[in-house]
Amino acid sequence: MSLGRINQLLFGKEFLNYLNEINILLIGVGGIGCEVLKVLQQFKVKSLHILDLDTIEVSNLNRQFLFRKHHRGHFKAHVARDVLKQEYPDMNIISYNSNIKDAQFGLKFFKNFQLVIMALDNQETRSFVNKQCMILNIPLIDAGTTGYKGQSFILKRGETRCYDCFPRSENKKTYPACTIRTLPEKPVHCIIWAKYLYTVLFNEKLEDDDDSNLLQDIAKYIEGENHTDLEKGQYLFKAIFETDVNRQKEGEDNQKFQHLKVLVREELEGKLDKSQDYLHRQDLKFLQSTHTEEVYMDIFIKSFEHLIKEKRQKSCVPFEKDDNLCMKFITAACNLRCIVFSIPLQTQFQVKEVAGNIVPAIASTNSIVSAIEITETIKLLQRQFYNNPQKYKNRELYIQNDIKTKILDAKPGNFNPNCMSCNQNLLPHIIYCDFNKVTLGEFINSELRSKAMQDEDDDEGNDDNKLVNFSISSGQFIIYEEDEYQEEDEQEQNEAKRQKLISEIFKDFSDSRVVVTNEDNNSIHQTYLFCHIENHKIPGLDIVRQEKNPNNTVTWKTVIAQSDTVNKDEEQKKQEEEEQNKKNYKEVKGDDKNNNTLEILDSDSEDDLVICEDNDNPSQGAAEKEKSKQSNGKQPHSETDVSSLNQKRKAVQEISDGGAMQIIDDSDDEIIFEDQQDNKKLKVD
Ligand SMILES: Nc1ncnc2c1ncn2[C@@H]1O[C@H](COP(=O)(O)OP(=O)(O)OP(=O)(O)O)[C@@H](O)[C@H]1O
Ligand SMILES: [Zn+2]
Repeated sequence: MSLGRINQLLFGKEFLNYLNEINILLIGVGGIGCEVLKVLQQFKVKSLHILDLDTIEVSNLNRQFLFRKHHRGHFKAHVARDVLKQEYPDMNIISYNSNIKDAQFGLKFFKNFQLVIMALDNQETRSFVNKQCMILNIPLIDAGTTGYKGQSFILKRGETRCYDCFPRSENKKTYPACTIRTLPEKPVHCIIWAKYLYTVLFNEKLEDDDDSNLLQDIAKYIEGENHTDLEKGQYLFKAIFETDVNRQKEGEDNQKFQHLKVLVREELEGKLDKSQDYLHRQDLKFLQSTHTEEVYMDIFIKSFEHLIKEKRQKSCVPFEKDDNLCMKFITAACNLRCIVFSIPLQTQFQVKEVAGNIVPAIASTNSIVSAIEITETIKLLQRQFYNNPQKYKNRELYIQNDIKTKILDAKPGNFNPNCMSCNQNLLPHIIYCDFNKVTLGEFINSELRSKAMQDEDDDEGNDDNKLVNFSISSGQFIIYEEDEYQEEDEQEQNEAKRQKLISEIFKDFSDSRVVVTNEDNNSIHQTYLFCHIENHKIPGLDIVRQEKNPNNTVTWKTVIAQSDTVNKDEEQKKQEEEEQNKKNYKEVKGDDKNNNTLEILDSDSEDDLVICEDNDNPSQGAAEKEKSKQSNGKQPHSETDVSSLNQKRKAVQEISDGGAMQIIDDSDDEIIFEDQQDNKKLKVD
């Protein structure tokens, strides 16, 4: 019996037809991703997009079975696509060799999918994907393993807690600073010390480390210009393993340090086999054995020479567990310290495991977790198709892959009420703009200031909403702060920050979500999510306000296309902006291609402000359009109106296109977008 027939018997023809209409995104084509792909290829989905930033390494081959030895060094996503395409030429599979956090994959990209599957290996990326899916209400499935443990969850806004709701366990082991710096007892203490030394030497400015005289002396020497890199490496070796050890042996507390071994470079040089290139040896025999002190001294000095050169070129050389030079330096530094303190030596493999926080991937745990993830995927799709939440309940599944594999099937845990990613009240306003054209100042002026002005006009004298003293932050970093009593130099600094492009601001922050806090009452004023659109047709900001309907689901009500900043002199622009703020338009009904009606009426409510922008004619500003609408009175059927209304409709539809949202109510006094997942039908007069 063919696989197609088996699937038909198992799932029914209608369900398989439903799959033909959906687009799925799989992020991560590693251990779990390969397994998930193996099953997904059986279902003829409309399109399957796969994405991974990495290339194939030999160590992947034991469990990432789509890859073979000759694929080494090639991009995972492209190889997976090619391998599957060879077997199933009809498959519509699109691959990306990219980081999902790249600007090109903002909400606009995510909107195309009805389901997102994560097969990743790090929390940061999971959290990023989670945020996108929560905003767009796209069902998300996650799976992951750590050694013999694993888990898989369905994450769906409003139904389960989201990835960011999960408490993060701080599993990191800590060691007393004096053990690491002064008197190590175990190899792990020396590995941590070596990693620390690497960081201060190649990753930071040395003089910033003010708690160590030794490092300050070293800094002065190696950042000076009178010595060659080789001499600097030799100086570093002497300072750490000779001078400082002697200092400890001769110090006040010298009893504890009598057993320490002093390493003298000149003596070790005499024992060294100079014909050998230890630094570049990468064979298993070398990596899996320990070596003599002269070999480690040689590697220490030579790797230092290379790394310090690289630092000069790149200004920093971050720790990278897969980089040979980095691991050679850390292994040598660790073992030289082990020799000084009579601690057993470590192979480069052992050092890499500890320094890189590596938990070995277990192929069988991967397979079990992938099988669960795919079962959950099918369950979720069936639930969407049959609309039966009772039959297909959401679970959190935890796996312990011991001699007897245990699966713990738990009810989804509670939402975190303060979760910024899925709490409906904290959902961000979305700002579409070209990061290379819009400045922070433009955002502050057009969004925050105009909002603050409205709040000041608040007749009820409600001071709480006024936004005079505020801060803008991304994660734990404060991007911008403003208060009415700022000193002149602070104001100047702020002015400089306001001139910065959004692209410059987010260069330093991985997350383009910002939180604006009202510092007067220490409450969150609003969260915003910046989405980069290259060559965005509308110059300036394009803001989508999210609002809730009575069912507490998000409706996408208002699109504001703002700030036609090009080709206009400032004065005129200001006037137009003022005019724009005075006018409120409300969309009620009108004509579109399908003879549905759309018209514009005045409205009292500030919230319902809707300004149409002609996407095809960026030089015509919003205010000009308002004027043209005014001159036409409230008659909606002039050519200009219909075209601009259609433009707006197009813009709005663009936001809802292909994603989880669609227009459901066009007949009332506002356009409402509702989630497909909530099963509301498209309803147009
Ligand atoms: N931000 C990201 N964008 C795209 N792909 C990512 C991102 N972060 C991680 N990945 C991919 O997720 C996959 C996770 O797979 P897996 O856990 O098997 O890791 P691996 O790197 O293949 O294995 P190992 O770490 O054991 O060598 C990797 O292929 C990795 O490249
Ligand atoms: Zn959450």
